[in-house]
Amino acid sequence: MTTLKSTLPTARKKIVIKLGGSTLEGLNKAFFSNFKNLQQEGYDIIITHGGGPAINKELEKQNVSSSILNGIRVTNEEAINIVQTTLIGKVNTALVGELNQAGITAIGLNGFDGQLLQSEFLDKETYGYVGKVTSVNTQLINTLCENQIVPVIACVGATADGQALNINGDTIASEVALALAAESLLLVTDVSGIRIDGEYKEEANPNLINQWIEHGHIYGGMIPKVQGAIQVLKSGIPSVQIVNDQLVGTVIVPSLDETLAPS
Ligand SMILES: Nc1ncnc2c1ncn2[C@@H]1O[C@H](COP(=O)(O)OP(=O)(O)O)[C@@H](O)[C@H]1O
Ligand SMILES: CC(=O)N[C@@H](CCC(=O)OP(=O)(O)O)C(=O)O
Repeated sequence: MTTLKSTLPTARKKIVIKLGGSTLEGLNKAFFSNFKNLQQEGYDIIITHGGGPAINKELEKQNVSSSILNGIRVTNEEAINIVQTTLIGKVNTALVGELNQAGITAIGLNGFDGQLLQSEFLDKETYGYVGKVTSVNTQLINTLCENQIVPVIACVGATADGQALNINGDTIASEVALALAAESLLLVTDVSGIRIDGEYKEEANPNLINQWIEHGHIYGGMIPKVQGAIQVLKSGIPSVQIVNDQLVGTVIVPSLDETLAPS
């Protein structure tokens, strides 16, 4: 007998996977087969990516200077044009091409497409053309996922009047995971998680992470990763990990006092 419950569509669980620019050149079919396995296990996959090294190369080629502050690139008017064309025109298309070749139906997107990542300036005086996400078009992502198409999202936001803004890839990944209420966020990078005093940590929590940032043990590009991870974890997304391309790394878990805190 068919019950009402069994005829209702059940939303598939979603995993947001961020591929750091530092990893992109080394990824291969064996790595992408992880995605196929997850899909076969019933998960929807949403990919977001960075492209820091490719941006650096292009800025250098064109003699445009930029600096990094708290892991965020201070982006002037010349730099935002280079960021936009590099991430969307080069990095995103190359990644989508590789995924399609690996047998994963993927489509490239950025903040402009279907108003996917509506954004505002983060702090124009300090960071220039850097954005913060104000809304994510989850309907667009869900529609693609329902049709077994993997969205591959470049970290470029768009303001209401059509200005492109540079947004750190880790921040975009966290915002997308939050908006979708994803099951899991995986930040894939070039190190096996958080390393403190020469030792990779299998587990970390927000209290420890804040101390490590304060003491300078976590710096640069690791800062937006852990900050995004903490935000995602606090909103109740059960699994957040910072891993290498073998998917080995650090699991971020709630701090003890948060686990004990009355809800
Ligand atoms: N405590 C830490 N543990 C591991 N890596 C760290 C730490 N603090 C800073 N990092 C740096 O963060 C880098 C990863 O960030 P980033 O270069 O932005 O990578 P991605 O391109 O994957 O986002 C590492 O290669 C390392 O140099
Ligand atoms: C604002 C900001 O910092 N934007 C980043 C976007 C690319 C990125 O995040 O690349 P990774 O994932 O390789 O670090 C940048 O300009 O480098």
